[in-house]
Amino acid sequence: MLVVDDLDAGYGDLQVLDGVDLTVEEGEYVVIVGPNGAGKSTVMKSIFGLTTYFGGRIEFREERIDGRRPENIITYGIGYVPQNDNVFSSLSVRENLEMGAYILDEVPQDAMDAVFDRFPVLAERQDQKVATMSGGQQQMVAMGRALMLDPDLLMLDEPSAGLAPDLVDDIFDRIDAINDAGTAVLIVEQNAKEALRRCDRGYVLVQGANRYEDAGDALLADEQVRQDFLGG
Ligand SMILES: Nc1ncnc2c1ncn2[C@@H]1O[C@H](COP(=O)(O)OP(=O)(O)OP(=O)(O)O)[C@@H](O)[C@H]1O
Repeated sequence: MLVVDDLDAGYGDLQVLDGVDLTVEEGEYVVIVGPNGAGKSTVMKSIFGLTTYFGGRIEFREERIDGRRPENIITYGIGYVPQNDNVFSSLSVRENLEMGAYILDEVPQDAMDAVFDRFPVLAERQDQKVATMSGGQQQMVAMGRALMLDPDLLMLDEPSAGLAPDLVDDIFDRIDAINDAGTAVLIVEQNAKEALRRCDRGYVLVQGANRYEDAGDALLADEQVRQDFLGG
């Protein structure tokens, strides 16, 4: 579905990624882990057209998407939830969800209903300003907004960041449910063990390059990966 091949990318003149390879199959759940500053978010931003592209290839369903702009990339069925600034905090829940469908002439009510079914608390609080909601609820708004166009691939950058431990499990369960319903998922996570436990396949990225790639279980079982990247 998604093929990232030998990608070099960064910001302005600064090259951060050096020959990154990554694939996501239809319906797959793929995780990128690695130390701070490894370039994990940069991979995701590059797929979404938000970095400077130096070379390589990004294809979605065999069509080149590198060099395209985000508003074009969402039309391919790719949703993206950045780590920060991922909601319009002065707007209500409903308005945030409507923003998720801004490229359409009309807000799709069926998509809105599907988001409310998936996150009932958002239905209950649809008129509430997002700024007044908890971190976990704001993350649901951000995910709901990205689901408004019913993407085939949902990219989430550190969805569990800053959440209390019981909410971390809840967010991971919700991601599982989205994936179980057929949406391919690509996530970047600091909570590496939990993400690797839940995913199909994972990548360990270090200094802008692939270091390891394997099934989530296999990475968790790899002694070197455990020692170097998973805290033993
Ligand atoms: N907007 C930007 N402009 C310039 N440099 C940036 C920008 N965003 C990130 N970088 C640099 O790119 C490198 C990779 O950053 P990135 O955020 O992709 O890493 P990461 O693996 O996601 O890290 P973390 O786990 O800390 O979020 C870092 O050296 C960072 O300082």
